Amino acid sequence: MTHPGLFLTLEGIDGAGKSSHLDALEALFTAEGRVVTRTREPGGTPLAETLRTMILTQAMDPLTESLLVFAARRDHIVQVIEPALARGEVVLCDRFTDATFAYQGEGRGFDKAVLATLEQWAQARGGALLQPALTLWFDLAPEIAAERLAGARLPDKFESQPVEFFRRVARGYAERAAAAPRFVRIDASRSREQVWAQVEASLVQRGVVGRKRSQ
Ligand SMILES: Nc1ncnc2c1ncn2[C@@H]1O[C@H](COP(=O)(O)OP(=O)(O)OP(=O)(O)O)[C@@H](O)[C@H]1O
Ligand SMILES: Cc1cn([C@H]2C[C@H](O)[C@@H](COP(=O)(O)O)O2)c(=O)[nH]c1=O
Repeated sequence: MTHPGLFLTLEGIDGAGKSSHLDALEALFTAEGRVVTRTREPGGTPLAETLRTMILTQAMDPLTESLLVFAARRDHIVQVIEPALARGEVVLCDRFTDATFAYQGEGRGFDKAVLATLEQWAQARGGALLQPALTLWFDLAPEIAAERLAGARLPDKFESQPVEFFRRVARGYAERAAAAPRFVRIDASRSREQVWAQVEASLVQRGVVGRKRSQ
């Protein structure tokens, strides 16, 4: 049986806990017989991973940062995302354009109209715009995220930002979520098990995976 492709993204501030559920998400779709392409942004292709290293390690002005993020995204879309969707696969992507509006738009205070123009250029798909079908937004207070990240790993350029930066990023996500029905808010303050239960339930509720046997 063939399926239409499904583009699913995970979003949230650094340390919100989204990557902790990627293995289980992949396993959930695989168990349903779906082929999963698991990827991330910035990154997902050799060129985009090179750009990722620059974006995450070098100081730059917000326009330069935005241009590099969208350059990486364009390559990722052309090389990985579009072909996988055309093959009917599930594309499981750790961050996408919502992160740009949250981090560069709200976090850096960069002009969202310019971001929207870059989005049109990078994500044009026929007459429409390539967008995720579903976005799992892991919502967590910046103070808790910072506590979780402390000691977990060496902070990168973004993770080293003050908590006020992440308050703006979180506000950016909340604004995006309020404007797009594809967003599902996950209360990421709960235990890993409780967070996973919300993720699984939301996928069942949206009809992207079958009902759980225990229900
Ligand atoms: N529900 C949870 N409760 C407590 N700690 C958690 C929970 N989920 C994840 N963590 C821990 O919090 C830290 C950040 O988790 P994770 O790497 O999944 O976040 P992330 O959203 O992917 O972050 P980033 O975007 O910065 O990579 C890890 O040390 C992880 O083990
Ligand atoms: C896609 C995207 C990402 N970022 C930032 C957000 C994170 O701090 C890093 C990626 O690190 P992760 O551990 O893989 O989450 O990049 C951004 O600023 N703008 C974007 O568009």
